[in-house]
Amino acid sequence: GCGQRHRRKKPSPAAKHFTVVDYVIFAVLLAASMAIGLYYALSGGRQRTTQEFLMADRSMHCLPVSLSLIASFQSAVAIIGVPGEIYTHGTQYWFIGCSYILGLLIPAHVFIPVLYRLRVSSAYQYLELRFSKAVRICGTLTFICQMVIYMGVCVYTPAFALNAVTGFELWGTVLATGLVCTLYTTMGGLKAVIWTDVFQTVVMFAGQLAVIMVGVQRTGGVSEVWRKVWEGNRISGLDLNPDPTERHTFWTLGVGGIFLMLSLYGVNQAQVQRYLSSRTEKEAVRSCYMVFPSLQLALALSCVMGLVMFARYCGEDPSDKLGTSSRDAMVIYFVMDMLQGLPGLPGLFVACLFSAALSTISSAFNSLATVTMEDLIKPYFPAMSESRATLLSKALAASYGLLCLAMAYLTHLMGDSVLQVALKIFGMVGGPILGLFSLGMFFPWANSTGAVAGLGTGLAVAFWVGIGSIFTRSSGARPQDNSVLFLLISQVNHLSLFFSRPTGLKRFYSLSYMWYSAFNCFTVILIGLIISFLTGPMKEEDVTPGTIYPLLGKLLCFLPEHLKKKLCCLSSHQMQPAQHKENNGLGFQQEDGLSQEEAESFLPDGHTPSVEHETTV
Ligand SMILES: CC(C)(CO)[C@@H](O)C(=O)NCCC(=O)O
Ligand code: NA
Repeated sequence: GCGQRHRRKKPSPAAKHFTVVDYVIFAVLLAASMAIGLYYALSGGRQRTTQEFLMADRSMHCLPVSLSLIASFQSAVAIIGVPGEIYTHGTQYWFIGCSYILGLLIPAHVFIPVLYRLRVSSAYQYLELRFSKAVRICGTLTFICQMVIYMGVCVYTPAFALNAVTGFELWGTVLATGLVCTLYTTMGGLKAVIWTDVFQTVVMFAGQLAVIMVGVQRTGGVSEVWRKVWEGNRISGLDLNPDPTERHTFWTLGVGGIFLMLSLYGVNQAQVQRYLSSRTEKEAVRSCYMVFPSLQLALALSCVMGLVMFARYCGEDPSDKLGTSSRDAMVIYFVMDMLQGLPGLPGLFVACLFSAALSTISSAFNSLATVTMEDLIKPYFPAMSESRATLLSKALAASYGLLCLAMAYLTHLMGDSVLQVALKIFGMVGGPILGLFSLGMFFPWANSTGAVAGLGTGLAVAFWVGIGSIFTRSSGARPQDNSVLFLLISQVNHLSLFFSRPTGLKRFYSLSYMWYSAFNCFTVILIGLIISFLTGPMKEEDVTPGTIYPLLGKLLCFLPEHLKKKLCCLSSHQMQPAQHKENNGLGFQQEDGLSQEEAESFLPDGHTPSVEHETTV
């Protein structure tokens, strides 16, 4: 059972784990990625227009798009970080899977329709259509910060973990990842990024599956693994503790997680760009639906890996083995330990880590090049020739590659669990961006002053709490008991604790990081609305058609018509889709219109499309 401790000598260097086959497998991954990049550099339109380089000619099918969507934010951080989390704190984190339902349905039916129908190239173009140029630039700059910091974590994680246990040269690995990725992204554009994502996602799943199968076999089978994790209290029951400072509960993961998912899958340029590269809107929605099973699979694989790891080491502290207290390094140690003596498998797992990292970094490069081009350069140099713009986009993708190497060094200096660092970044910077888009889409009264003030306040509060939390110790894991009686008693217990805990700033700082997205999103909306009402709310007729999602109308669709009209301050003017506009004001032609049926589905019940025709034509 868990009594005996596995003491092992210091891990041997890479040479011992790695056979020729392993190096070959790893080299094949890099070579195949480069080959895909080269293929798209030389085929099709040969990447000579920004439409092809950044939008994949808007011709993609849903299957590659969906695999690419899950690859964007599933990096080595999740592959290493989630097993480490499960090993230390139990399976509570798995409940984040509940948030995927609404976290994908809302993007599919709210954000995709609005953004796809406006035919934008960058998600931030929406902000100019809805508010003003200033808001667009603020949004773009915020996004650039988010992705650059996140990329640093992504490049650093696999390099750090491999270095800790196999002796792979740390900065050499960082440099190789960054360079390979920069090369194929720059050569092949979004098509190469999406198709390498598909290939890399498959490698990622294969690597995780291999570790789990070998691990289960070597720890004595499924029932033995189950017995050990059960005895070790690692199977967590549903924790319904309402305390928002509790790190992981059903509420922080299942509800807070929805906002995290919305900020990633709803408004993040990396994902929006994939929706927009789909050949039709239906295809984009379908790809979003197809993310659900793959994301659940990815989550399940990494959670099960954590459980198998627990069954192997029974909660031992890794520091006595590794000379580092990092759980992340321990996951790699476990994998190399499991796969020892099985030529090819260590190589497959390293390929899995790098696939996960490369697919994320390439999405980040391409989306960063896109927003810099579309939002910061093109509007000010309208006369730039297409070939020059494409060349510049490539130069941008390459220079972001170099910048991300610098950011990897910053992550090196931070030293928290990488999963928590990544999710904190999503919450602190992605949350306010989600708030900005929500303010625009759901609140027709919000004006541009309110939006800028809201975003500024949101970011300030986010960093205040985020940085404050570093200095406040968060509560660790507590033992789990799954009986109903225990659950009831603990609920009462939690509530009394909730009201007797220290209040003020310290409580504020210890807000669970899983609430960051939601909290920061609401700060932006609240401040945005207050400032908008103070400075004069936007008039209905000034709002660009198609930029508002008739949320109130949709939510109140069960009410009788006259009541709805009273409650819902929207006129039909704001609820129309943008399909009749010839030009969205930014030089992008509206290509194909929507069918009557699609247009009607976008309107709240009771608003006949004939009204829309009168106001638009
Ligand atoms: C984005 C989620 C939360 C979706 O489950 C997951 O992929 C995750 O935890 N990602 C961590 C960041 C990363 O893997 O780079
Ligand atoms: Na990835």
